[in-house]
Amino acid sequence: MLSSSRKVTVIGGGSWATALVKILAENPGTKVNWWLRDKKDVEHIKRHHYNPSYLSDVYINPKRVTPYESLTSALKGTEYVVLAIPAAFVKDPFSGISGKIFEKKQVISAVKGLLPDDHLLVTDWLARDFSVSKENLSAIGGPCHAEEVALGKQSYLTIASHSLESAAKVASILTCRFVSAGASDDLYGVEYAAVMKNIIAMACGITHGLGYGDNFQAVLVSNAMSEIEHFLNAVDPRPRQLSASAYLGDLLVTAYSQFSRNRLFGNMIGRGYSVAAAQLEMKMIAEGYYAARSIHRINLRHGVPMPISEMVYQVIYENVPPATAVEALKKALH
Ligand SMILES: NC(=O)c1ccc[n+]([C@@H]2O[C@H](COP(=O)([O-])OP(=O)(O)OC[C@H]3O[C@@H](n4cnc5c(N)ncnc54)[C@H](O)[C@@H]3O)[C@@H](O)[C@H]2O)c1
Ligand SMILES: O=P(O)(O)OC[C@H](O)CO
Repeated sequence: MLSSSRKVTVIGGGSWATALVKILAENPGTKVNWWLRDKKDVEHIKRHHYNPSYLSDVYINPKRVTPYESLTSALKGTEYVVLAIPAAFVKDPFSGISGKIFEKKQVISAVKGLLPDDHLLVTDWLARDFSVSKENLSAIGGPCHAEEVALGKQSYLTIASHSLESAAKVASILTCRFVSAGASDDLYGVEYAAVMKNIIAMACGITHGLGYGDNFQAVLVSNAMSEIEHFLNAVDPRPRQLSASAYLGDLLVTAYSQFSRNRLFGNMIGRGYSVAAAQLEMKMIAEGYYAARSIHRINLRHGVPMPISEMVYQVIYENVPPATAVEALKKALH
């Protein structure tokens, strides 16, 4: 935990943004500027100290957290900026805003998705469109559901950056009495693994919804780990220990947790919902929906055999009935 003071801006009004605000505000030396898209939410938090839309039991300490509806005001004078908006919408708050907005700031992506139009990692987009330097870029990984943060349950995060020093600095602001944050220099590996585990969790949901049991899911998840390994080796080859919690741990929590949006989304598809009906039913965003298409596109360049991710792609984007797609997948598992 840090003792000196610092200012952090959190951008996003969903469950993960709310959980990150709670974590950051645990440290007495941290002042949080919190930007939310919805003006009504900003007003409600100012008046009642709770986010009415997500994790509405989490107390927002007004001595440490100031909600904003103006993005430029929220960014004024801060050293750290955390982006916690689903990848499909992460560009929206910045349209028409100067490319210098992040100058001299550490920019941290809490997003576990790819920009769906560009098939880009969020940190690559920040480098491309805002010229954020490698040392000022990092991403938050690790198995961590916002709902458990809300309950103050012990959790572990991994902060990844091309610069281990920057990762360690960011990890220190995200460490608190119930969160332990470590540092990694495998930025791409941690980001891509976080994107892929969402697709795999959808596969777990689909098969569970179809009536497959724990025996099948264990095989699915084991095979998924090899799929992730082969994909990472193709897009960013380097030594990495995939049993670390930022890779295997995040896959496991998303594949098995009652809180997983991606698993729930897949489960509805497996039970016979159409994609549109499942989206309507969910109040939250399942990143795997967009990621399945982006990973499919990226893999057209690499040709890595990825039968599980491909099964999800076929079901979501090619209208293949889930039972047919899983029947075909069974032959590829071992
Ligand atoms: N929730 C978690 O436990 C968790 C944990 C780790 C990482 N993440 C990642 O954090 C990111 C944010 O996810 P979340 O869980 O906070 O999302 P959420 O589903 O809880 O909230 C949705 C957010 O998207 C915004 N939104 C919805 N539709 C929009 C639109 N049309 N335009 C602009 N914004 C829109 C909402 O305002 C809200 O801020 C995702 O990449 C997710 O994978 C989430
Ligand atoms: O609820 P999910 O499926 O979006 O997963 C949330 C987190 O990424 C788990 O670490």
